[in-house]
Amino acid sequence: MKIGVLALQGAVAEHIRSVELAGGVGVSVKKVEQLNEIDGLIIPGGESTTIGKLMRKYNFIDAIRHFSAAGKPIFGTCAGMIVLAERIAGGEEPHLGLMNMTVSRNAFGRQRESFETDLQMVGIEETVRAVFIRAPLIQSIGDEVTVLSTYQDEIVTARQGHLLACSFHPELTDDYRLHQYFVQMVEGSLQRLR
Ligand SMILES: NC(=O)CC[C@H](N)C(=O)O
Repeated sequence: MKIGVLALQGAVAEHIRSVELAGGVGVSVKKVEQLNEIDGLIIPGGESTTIGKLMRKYNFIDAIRHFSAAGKPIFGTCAGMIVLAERIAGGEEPHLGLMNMTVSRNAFGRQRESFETDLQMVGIEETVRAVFIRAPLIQSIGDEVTVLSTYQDEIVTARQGHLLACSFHPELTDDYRLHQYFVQMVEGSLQRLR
């Protein structure tokens, strides 16, 4: 099973490493044609405005929407979560607009630019180590979205069918269980699509 990591900006190598620890094969995706060769896609953290611009420039917007419409799983982390959202607080133009949620950028305050914590996660037995860096949060969700974890009552991980999003950087620790969760989503989708 091949999982692509969108390699326009952000921590690509770290995501590939986590995918491989979780039992998948990780590939760096730089061209839209590569979407045909992968079973799931990770959109990494970085800066969502920049990632959005590069996605437009290299024709990834429609290509990833098609990928999603085919039922193939997508995992957006941090800026990648913002890119997945249907709505961005403050009225900024959405990018992929695939997940029924409103996200708020840089939502944890300046004095807490980055921090680490342990999160309880639905579907994962023990707490998951999470690194937050200028992280967004999920302000509101539609009925089809399930909350998987919260931090101080704010939603920081959610799932909508084949779409997964988290506010933090799961690729920056040795804890690869959220990647494992995604690998299982991809396995499930392969069984359905077979
Ligand atoms: N670590 C990150 O991905 C930060 C996201 C960034 N603050 C944004 O708004 O796009």
